[in-house]
Amino acid sequence: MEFTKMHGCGNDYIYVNGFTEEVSARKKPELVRRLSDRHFGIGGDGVIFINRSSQADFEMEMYNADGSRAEMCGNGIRCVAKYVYDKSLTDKTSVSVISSGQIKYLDLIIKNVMVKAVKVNMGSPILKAADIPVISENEEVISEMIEVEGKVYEMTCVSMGNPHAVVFMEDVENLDIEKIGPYFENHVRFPNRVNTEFVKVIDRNTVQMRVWERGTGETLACGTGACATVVACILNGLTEEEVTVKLLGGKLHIRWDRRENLVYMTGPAETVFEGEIEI
Ligand SMILES: N[C@H](CCC[C@H](N)C(=O)O)C(=O)O
Repeated sequence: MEFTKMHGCGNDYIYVNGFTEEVSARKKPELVRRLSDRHFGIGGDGVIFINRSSQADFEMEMYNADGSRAEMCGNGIRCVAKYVYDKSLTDKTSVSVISSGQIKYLDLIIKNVMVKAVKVNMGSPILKAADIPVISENEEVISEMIEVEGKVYEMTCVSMGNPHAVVFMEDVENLDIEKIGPYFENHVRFPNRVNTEFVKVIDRNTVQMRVWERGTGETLACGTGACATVVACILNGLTEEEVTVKLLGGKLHIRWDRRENLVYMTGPAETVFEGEIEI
């Protein structure tokens, strides 16, 4: 099987061309676990298959490193756009990509005939998703307390298609995320598990964020997590509508247009290497 290793802000996935590579759905979770392993496989935060779609230009089928599916992936979708353009699967500079039934629209930023960065319309945040039943702006309940391992944290839950718990704190640098992350991920509050963002507000246009991803663990960046974080910051009156999110692997620029109620994410997409692996 041929593959391409790509990343957005260090959030790295293995990309597989579903037009040419055939893998049965039944075998995918096990294959994903094997390929994602950083010692026994290629290594990555998960695997993304790029497929044909009748509703959008392309379909993105995303898997976490543990073989579970995710509905959406912000860093991944930018890399999908780079993949299809750089490999001439399209010559359009605006493309649509569907993932778990949700279509996103992407504008490619091109330099020397290659995609350098991508601006994505990530759609509207969902403040009352089925698995995140708490917040409602109208009812002004935007944050809630959660007890994790005997400590109480303040969090705001936002879905960007996939679920996020945004936890505000002063010291994200020294946080023992390997220890606390799994407790949030598997908390009874989240029957479908959750992605958790630990956030420090630096100023009205800048925040620092670390993430513990559902199904993968700590990653260097999370695009949907950065979007959810900015929505949570704005709802809590902590930032303006345009925010730079500083992550371990780089920066993402997020804007929540309140009038349109749409979240825009702009960030890099990079190819690292390509290869072939026996499956
Ligand atoms: N890293 C991804 C999100 C993966 C989310 C996944 N871990 C989930 O189970 O929802 C991003 O850039 O948006």
